[in-house]
Amino acid sequence: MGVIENMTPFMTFNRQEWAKLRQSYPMEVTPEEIERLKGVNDVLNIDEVADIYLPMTRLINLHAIASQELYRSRNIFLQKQEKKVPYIIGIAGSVAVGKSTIARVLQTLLSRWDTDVKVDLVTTDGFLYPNAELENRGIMNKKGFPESYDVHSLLKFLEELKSGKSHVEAPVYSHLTYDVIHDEKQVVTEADIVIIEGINVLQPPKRAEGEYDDQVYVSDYFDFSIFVDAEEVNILHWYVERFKTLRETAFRDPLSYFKKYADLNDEEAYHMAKDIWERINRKNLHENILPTRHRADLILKKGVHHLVTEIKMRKL
Ligand SMILES: Nc1ncnc2c1ncn2[C@@H]1O[C@H](COP(=O)(O)OP(=O)(O)O)[C@@H](O)[C@H]1O
Ligand SMILES: CC(C)(COP(=O)(O)O)[C@@H](O)C(=O)NCCC(=O)O
Repeated sequence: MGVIENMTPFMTFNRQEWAKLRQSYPMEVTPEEIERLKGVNDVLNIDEVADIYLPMTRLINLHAIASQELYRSRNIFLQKQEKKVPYIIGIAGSVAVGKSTIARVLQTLLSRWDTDVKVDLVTTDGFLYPNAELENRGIMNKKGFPESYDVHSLLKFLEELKSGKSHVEAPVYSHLTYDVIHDEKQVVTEADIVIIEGINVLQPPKRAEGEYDDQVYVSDYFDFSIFVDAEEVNILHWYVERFKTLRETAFRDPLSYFKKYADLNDEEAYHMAKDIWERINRKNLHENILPTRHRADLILKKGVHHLVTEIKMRKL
């Protein structure tokens, strides 16, 4: 292989190499953290949290400290008054790859490195167009595709956060009603860290053919970004399993958009989930999500049982 073929902006760690980094700092998961993490996902493997996610949050914490220092020095140089501006972490990856679980684990663990750290979590689902608008545009079967998001509002939200505005509002999505909740907002105030989780967070802006790319990317506002990666066969399995669990829980709610699926048997549920996966989420994964993987600062690859098999980290 020639020099160019060998070039990569990433360092690669297998899980053993990564877990060893835990020895650099005394890192144990406390019983209180285990309790809080059980609230995130009661099947989470606590050894996995200790081996993989603790070192990862320490690394992000070091990065955040350095970036605050840089922010301070830059403000002194520019003779600007310092404002409280959050450190922003983006988490991307396929539908059902485990983004929201990882986001909530990071939210819990990032608070441990300093006292009084406020970590807020915002998902980009809230920035989807409401179903009525998707219907209007004829793209109800494209939910999650780039054109289904109000990217302008998402960029405005990030701009407000990074400008140090003390009260910033994000729209909220309900997985129960499968729609944006029109009269509910999530307020982000005085956060030290904001995690932005969603399939679209590393995507480039839409542009007309031949147009020069001088637009703002969502990721321009990120201080650190993570792509959660896995083989499609595993993601499909997790998607189907989540669908089956929801059939026994959320789909039974009369408000559920999917209540018609509550009485499907296992086989019918499998075929229904697989059909939605293939028509919508699989297509989106290949066309719009996987191509953004190499824009991340860190690529976390998971294998069976959600265990991390490899971590790629951008060389500085
Ligand atoms: N680390 C993990 N351990 C066990 N189960 C997990 C883990 N991460 C995700 N899951 C399960 O996989 C499914 C998809 O995860 P979720 O976080 O909802 O994905 P996403 O936010 O990417 O759509 C859910 O059923 C979730 O409970
Ligand atoms: C709203 C979503 C695009 C968001 O995905 P997430 O960020 O939760 O992984 C997705 O859950 C979705 O609804 N996809 C459309 C097809 C489906 O119902 O799975």
